[in-house]
Amino acid sequence: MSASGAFLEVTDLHAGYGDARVLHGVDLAVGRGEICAILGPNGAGKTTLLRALSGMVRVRGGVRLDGMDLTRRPPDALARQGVAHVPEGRGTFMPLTVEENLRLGAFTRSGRRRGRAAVEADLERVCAYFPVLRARMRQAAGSLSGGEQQMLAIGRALMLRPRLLLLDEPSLGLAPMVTEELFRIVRTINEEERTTVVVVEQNAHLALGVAGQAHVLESGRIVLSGPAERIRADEQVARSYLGYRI
Ligand SMILES: Nc1ncnc2c1ncn2[C@@H]1O[C@H](COP(=O)(O)OP(=O)(O)OP(=O)(O)O)[C@@H](O)[C@H]1O
Repeated sequence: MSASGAFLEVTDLHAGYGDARVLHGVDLAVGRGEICAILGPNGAGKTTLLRALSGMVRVRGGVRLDGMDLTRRPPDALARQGVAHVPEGRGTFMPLTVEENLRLGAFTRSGRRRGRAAVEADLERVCAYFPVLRARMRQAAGSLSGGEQQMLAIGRALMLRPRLLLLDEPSLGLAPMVTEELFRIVRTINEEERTTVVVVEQNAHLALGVAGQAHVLESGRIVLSGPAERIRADEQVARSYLGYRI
């Protein structure tokens, strides 16, 4: 546990690509078992923030998970600490079957593959959340619908038994009914497994509907933070992200 009591604690985080600076001193505290939504306009740095948390971009500043300093650790080391990142565009292996994709996620925190019985139990666990995947086990991932591919991507992340699940735009390109179902399942996973979730989402209605806390990122800086209901009631957020005036 960090000094602030947060499970995930980000302090004065700077990140970018080469000379292009994108994050300019982000502070973030996420409680254990909480769902945290990151909102913000295009290009604000939301994806970069998730990449920084999963070790995919170089950072300056501090990242602590459950009190452990994870700053500048590579992605595999972060995955071993239970950080699972579902990127925008999903990152599934299209020619592989659903089952092969899921099995690829089944590594232990020590980096070894889990025992056979444990992997089977995890496949069952994932299929209980996403029954459609059970029916598609032998199909190539590339033959799935967009919603099914997103479920597969989240399912593969769950095979890691993550402590921190990072979701980048899970609703991208999906029909409203499918995204509602997805967010309902994410909430169930969060409740049943106490997985801490950080979700970047353009659909602010959905994200604020499941999140406990929310943060608005603009030009690489957090400009507004608070309980999701309070963020939803903020006039500027309503106008910019929810499509109505208060
Ligand atoms: N791989 C990269 N190399 C160089 N610049 C990048 C790279 N990825 C993103 N950027 C730049 O970093 C800035 C922030 O991008 P980022 O994708 O983090 O924003 P975002 O808030 O997630 O935007 P969106 O909602 O459009 O996905 C943008 O100016 C973008 O052009």
